[in-house]
Amino acid sequence: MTLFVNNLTNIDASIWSPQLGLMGASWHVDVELDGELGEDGMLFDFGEVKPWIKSRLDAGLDHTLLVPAQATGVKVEECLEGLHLSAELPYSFEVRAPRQAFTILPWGEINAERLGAYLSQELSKRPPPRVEAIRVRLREELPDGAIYTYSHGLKHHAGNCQRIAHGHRSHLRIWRDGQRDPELEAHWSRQLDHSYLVDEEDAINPRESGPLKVRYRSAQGQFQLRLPRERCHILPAPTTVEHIAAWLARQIAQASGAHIRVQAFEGIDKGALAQHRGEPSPA
Ligand SMILES: Nc1nc2c(c(=O)[nH]1)N=C([C@H](O)[C@H](O)COP(=O)(O)OP(=O)(O)OP(=O)(O)O)CN2
Repeated sequence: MTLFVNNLTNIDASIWSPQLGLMGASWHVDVELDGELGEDGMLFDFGEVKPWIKSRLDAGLDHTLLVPAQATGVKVEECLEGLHLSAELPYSFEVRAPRQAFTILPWGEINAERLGAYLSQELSKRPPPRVEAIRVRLREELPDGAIYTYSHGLKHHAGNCQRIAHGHRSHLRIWRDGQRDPELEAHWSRQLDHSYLVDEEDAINPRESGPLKVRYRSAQGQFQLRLPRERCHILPAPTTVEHIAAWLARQIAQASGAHIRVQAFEGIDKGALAQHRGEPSPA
């Protein structure tokens, strides 16, 4: 018998891509379980499947930086903080962070299909009673307008969002003077795509030229990251989705002189709304 649960949970992570650099990612998680029915007529109670799978994903690759250890130019070493990742292609990049902030994979590149197979194998190693095999599929949310990916870390977050390079794939909706504006959405999604968002308080050298260095200490340990400045947007506050929405609404309103409302998503199906009224340009 096979049991399925679609959209069981979501995974949010960042990927190091030898082609595109640091990318945020969000996936729906669908699962199938094979096995024998028990006396209760069930393979595995739906009420138990969800927490069983979710707790393992949360303790695994969710909110980590996924690293293809066999990609050209990628080096992973132990360091005082935990692990030191450095990469040279497509740009020079470095992260030092506690080991739990990374998922190191013995591959040349990472994609959703491979990750699904990897998770299926990991979860099937110690399955619950009567379950013989578990299959996991990671699925991107279908686009409904403009989408961008970003990475960040929230040092004040009590959970895994404190990790310096986890990310999201998110919709962005913008209203200009009460009307949806797909051109503004496309423009700002392009500006933000594959970016790193940083709280200016965590940037070591915000006003210098050259790569941006970011450092903070949080409950899980010491985090440090370096990447090209042109890949970064520096916000005057922690990069929560509330602050991202407010920062975007203010910038777009100031540039356009219009009343701007922004709906910023953090991954799938959740986010924040903010609005700002721009000053009309003098006649
Ligand atoms: N009000 C806010 N809460 C949280 C924010 C935020 O910006 N505003 N941000 C985060 C983290 O960045 C995190 O990446 C969000 O992850 P999420 O998948 O929501 O994690 P959860 O454990 O909360 O949810 P799941 O049920 O595991 O999907 C956290 N909170």
